[in-house]
Amino acid sequence: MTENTPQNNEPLGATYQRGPAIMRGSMIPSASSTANLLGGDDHQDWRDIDPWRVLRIQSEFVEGFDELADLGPAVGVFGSARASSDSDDYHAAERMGQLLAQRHVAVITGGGPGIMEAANKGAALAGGKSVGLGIELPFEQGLNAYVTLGLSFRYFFVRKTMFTKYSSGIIVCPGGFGTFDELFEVLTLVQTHKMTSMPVVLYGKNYWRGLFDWLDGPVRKRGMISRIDPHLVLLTDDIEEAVHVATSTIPSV
Ligand SMILES: C/C(=C\CNc1ncnc2c1ncn2[C@@H]1O[C@H](COP(=O)(O)O)[C@@H](O)[C@H]1O)CO
Repeated sequence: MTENTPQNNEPLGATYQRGPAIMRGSMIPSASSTANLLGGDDHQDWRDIDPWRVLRIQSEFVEGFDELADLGPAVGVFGSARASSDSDDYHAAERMGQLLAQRHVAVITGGGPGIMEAANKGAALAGGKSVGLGIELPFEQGLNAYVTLGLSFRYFFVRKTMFTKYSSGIIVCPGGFGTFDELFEVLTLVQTHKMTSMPVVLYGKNYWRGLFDWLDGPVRKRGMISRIDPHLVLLTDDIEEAVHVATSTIPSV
């Protein structure tokens, strides 16, 4: 079992989710389908053969585009799944969700716990649109209770397309690899002009300073990136400023 196993005290042990199905005990497969896709496993039934998977991937895109097409202006809030509900970061993300909702801007998160839950909570309790784009993970509990529009994806890359396509700006709170992935996805798409430039706010100066200085120092000096546009990436400890900048390209705000 992984450290993410939340249901250790359940009679049958942990619950494994795959699409609409849940499995327990001996019904839990030894490897997830996503792992098979990436791992090139030979022992698959027809539904796991790559050409058929394309249909499932396609359906995730279609459902995502369909559900989110009318969302209106939105900001993505990313950050640690592990932030506890009494942490400063959690309270900050909750306030961000609230401020965004008050500006009639939808909040988009990964729909999970920690910072995601906090931002969804702030938005939902302020009467705003609170979107959770969840990811099917083995032993995961599903979308947090503050999501008012939720979608679950099997594939990270489909889900990331939804984050970037429907967000007009992002606020990145302290987090780990998942958060880094989301931050660098946006920076890469902007740098390669695959996406219109959007404001990227790094909330938590102390936390992000080291990464920012490394990017703007050795990485830039070796010519690996161009200068980080200060109008594109902001480092701040000010929640109001974070929301103000993240929504700065939305005409109605
Ligand atoms: C590991 C734990 C929960 C995992 N549940 C997640 N649900 C939804 N989205 C997630 C989850 N974990 C990561 N993400 C995405 O990555 C970002 C956070 O990752 P980090 O590594 O914690 O920084 C977040 O923005 C999500 O989109 C604990 O119970």
